[in-house]
Amino acid sequence: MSQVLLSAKGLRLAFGGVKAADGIDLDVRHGEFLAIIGPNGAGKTTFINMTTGYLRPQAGRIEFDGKPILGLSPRAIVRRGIGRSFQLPQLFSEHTVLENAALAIAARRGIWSPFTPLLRPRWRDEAMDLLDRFGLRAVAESRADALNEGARKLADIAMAVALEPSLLLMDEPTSGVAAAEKMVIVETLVRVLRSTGVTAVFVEHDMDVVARFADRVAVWSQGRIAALGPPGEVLADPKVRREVIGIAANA
Ligand SMILES: Nc1ncnc2c1ncn2[C@@H]1O[C@H](COP(=O)(O)OP(=O)(O)OP(=O)(O)O)[C@@H](O)[C@H]1O
Repeated sequence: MSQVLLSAKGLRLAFGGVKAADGIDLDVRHGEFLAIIGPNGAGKTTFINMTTGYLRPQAGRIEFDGKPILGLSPRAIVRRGIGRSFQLPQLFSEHTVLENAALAIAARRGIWSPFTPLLRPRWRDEAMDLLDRFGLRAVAESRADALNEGARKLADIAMAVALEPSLLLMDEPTSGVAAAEKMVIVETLVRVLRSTGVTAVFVEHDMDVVARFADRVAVWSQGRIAALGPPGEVLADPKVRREVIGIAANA
């Protein structure tokens, strides 16, 4: 549990005068669920973008499973075992959820081409099994663009899980999801990820979700980590409550 899976040291990245990363040091431990909180513009997504190869820091290093990953393409990083879901789900909207899942499974094996039928029986079974784990069987035949926001978020994360990552980075998995639906979505998500032993880092603005599901919380502020620790401690810190939770609650 305490072994380090992802290690970021001294990450720096400025966009003009804006320091989106101003010396980020963070170790993510095997098997943990680490929440990232912080006000808008604090650099949370920038951290995810640097870790997944979408942005290159101007200084620092990132090691995954003991090996450097900076400079690798997003694709190569996925192959190393780091998955990602985005603030806006990246499903193929005109395809069914089942087809999306089959495509993700085929992509993992590197055997898909535009001429391959998407729903070979074996992929179909595997895709259905994946959707089942996420409670999405009932919407398997629905077009991705017909899903409600909660199901769309879950389906998007299911596609990332199809690639069998050992670390999954999720940017606001509950944003846009109706409050009543939120806990059910996160419970499902956490159950699937825990059962497969996936380590998770997720950006979250809902402090109830953070308090209930995170093992540790990292507080981002102006490109730095202002606090890091168990949710009970971090969320009770008066400075965090005033400067982060107050702002995040209104965001
Ligand atoms: N590609 C980019 N080009 C220019 N500026 C950028 C770029 N990406 C991020 N920024 C700036 O860097 C800062 C950090 O942005 P980032 O998206 O990482 O913040 P965040 O904490 O994820 O915010 P939010 O909660 O709103 O998603 C912001 O001021 C943002 O405008």
